[in-house]
Amino acid sequence: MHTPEQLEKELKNVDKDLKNVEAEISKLRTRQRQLQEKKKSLGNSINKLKSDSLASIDWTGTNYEWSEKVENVLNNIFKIIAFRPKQLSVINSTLSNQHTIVVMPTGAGKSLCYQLPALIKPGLTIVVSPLISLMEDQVRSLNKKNVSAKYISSSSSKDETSAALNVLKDKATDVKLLYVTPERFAKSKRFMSNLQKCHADGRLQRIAIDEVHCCSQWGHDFRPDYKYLGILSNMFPNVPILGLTATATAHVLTDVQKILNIPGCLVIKSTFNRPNLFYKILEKPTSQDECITILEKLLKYRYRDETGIIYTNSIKDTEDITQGLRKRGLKVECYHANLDSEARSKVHLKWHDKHYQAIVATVAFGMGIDKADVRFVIHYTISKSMENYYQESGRAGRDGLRAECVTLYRMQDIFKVSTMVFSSVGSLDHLYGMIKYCLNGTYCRRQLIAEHFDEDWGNTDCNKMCDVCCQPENNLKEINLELHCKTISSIIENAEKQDTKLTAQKLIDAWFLKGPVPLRHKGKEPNFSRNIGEDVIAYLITNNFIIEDFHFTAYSTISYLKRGVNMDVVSDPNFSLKMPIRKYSSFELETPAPTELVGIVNSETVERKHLKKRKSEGLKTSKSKLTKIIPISDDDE
Ligand SMILES: Nc1ncnc2c1ncn2[C@@H]1O[C@H](COP(=O)(O)OP(=O)(O)OP(=O)(O)O)[C@@H](O)[C@H]1O
Repeated sequence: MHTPEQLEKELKNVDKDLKNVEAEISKLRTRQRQLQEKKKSLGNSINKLKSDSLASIDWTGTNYEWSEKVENVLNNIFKIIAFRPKQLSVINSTLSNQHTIVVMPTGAGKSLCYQLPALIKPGLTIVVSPLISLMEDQVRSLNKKNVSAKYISSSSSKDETSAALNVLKDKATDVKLLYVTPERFAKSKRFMSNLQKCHADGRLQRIAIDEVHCCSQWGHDFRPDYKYLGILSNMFPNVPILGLTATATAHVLTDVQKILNIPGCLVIKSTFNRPNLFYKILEKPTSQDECITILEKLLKYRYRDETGIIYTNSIKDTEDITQGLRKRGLKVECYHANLDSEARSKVHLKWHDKHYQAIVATVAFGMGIDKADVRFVIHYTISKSMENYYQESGRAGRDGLRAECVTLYRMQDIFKVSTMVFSSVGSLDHLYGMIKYCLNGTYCRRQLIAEHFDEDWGNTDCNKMCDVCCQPENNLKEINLELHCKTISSIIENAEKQDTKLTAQKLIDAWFLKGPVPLRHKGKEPNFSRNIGEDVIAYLITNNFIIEDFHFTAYSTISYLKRGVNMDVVSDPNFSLKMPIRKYSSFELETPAPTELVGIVNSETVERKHLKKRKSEGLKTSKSKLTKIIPISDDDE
């Protein structure tokens, strides 16, 4: 028999052993985590090397067995005389049965990359597309070219769906492209079994996946149904997958390859530089009326007789701005998710035919806009990320002619957007990327966009086509923020002591010695304007000196400001922080926008003159007749 003391002693020893085991487990866990990370990183490196090795092959050859036919179909069916950058590479790679991801900016001509190969070999190309209107447009336009194509969508009738599904089984069909939405793969057993039949008959030629970034949660437009597409590469191993997107961040591209089960596949990326787009930030006034005056001047004078889009972030704003502009005699119409699809198509069509000068829209007006001569895209409210901004502004100037992308910015709009998006992962970082672009007055805007897309464009790629690059001289001024940071930090701490929450407005009031006396800071007012003060607050938010803290009320969400982690370093004697003051070249609201593209690909300028002449002669400028290539970039090929 043991005494209680002996058992106590033994228990202590067991406890000690357990602690040692736990320490060992913890060590092993750490080691496991490190090995897992290393495994992931090695896997990524292997895939990157595979991708790089495939990308180093020259895919632009014209000696493939299909090359002659490709040229023929391009000229005679698509009525195009030459490829745009990277199109031929994509066509050759997919016809060589390579799984390929294509990254091209909006309007660069991705559709041709799967439409043309579909006509080269026997069999059927499946095109996965997220938007019914996009499928309808493409099928209509292919049918006009005498190319047999069909689509299956939730709005198709039973007979139409049956006829389209039969295409998969019918060996004698002349249909070359079948468009489907991604949920078809997830939800229709009949579709999947017919697709397997098509494959078994050796007729499944290729699967093209448009807007392929929708697979990834890291992308800006995640759609759960896209995840089902991961089964395709295993189910149809010898069928090339061709994913297409305008989203180029490395993270999203790796994720997409993983989800589609094609890691290390060929990635063909064309440059994202849109040399014909002029980028501009405009100071946004505080009152809606003043903002509408700016829009009025732009539409009446700068963009007289031209068509464009005005983006904002709420349905109410689209309606208010539309009303405001109409009262001032402008022909505009609003577009948002609350309109039924018939009303939306009507607005779209009337705008397309220039009955409306501008559509005032939320982002519901997005994918599927195929109007080449959009001369301006105005952001009345900032986009929720650079990615979104690039897509939205990129709807301008798809014809290669000069077009302008103007963003109205003021600090208050940060909170309009942040309170809408804050609950989704990473959304604030994305938004702050957009704010940094708006606060920038130092770097070429193209360089900022290039960095976002992991590209490197030289300074000369801008050709003074942004408000920063066309400043006459570089008279950069900076503000030292060390003392201001301390003041702002103490205002926030003081408010916390008084149990008061500070919105950005209240914080600026207290800093500029306005508002309730107990919140005001005790020193002097800053020796710069309130507008610059707003920039400072935005700058501190985007650099983690201040963080947003969201609170719900019955009707809305409010963003209050708190000290961020970086505020802890402000008491360090070596702390230094400078903010450049932004100042842009003048931008005439009441003078017509320039039309010439100085220093950019001459053929485009010629094209513009040609178009102007056609217009003045009263000729209709039909897009299908524009067979001359209008380069999106001066890339290779
Ligand atoms: N090589 C070419 N030469 C002239 N026009 C072309 C060429 N390739 C495509 N196009 C035209 O360019 C326009 C835009 O092409 P497309 O709709 O395929 O762009 P996209 O890259 O799919 O854009 P989005 O991302 O907005 O869908 C279309 O009108 C198309 O006919």
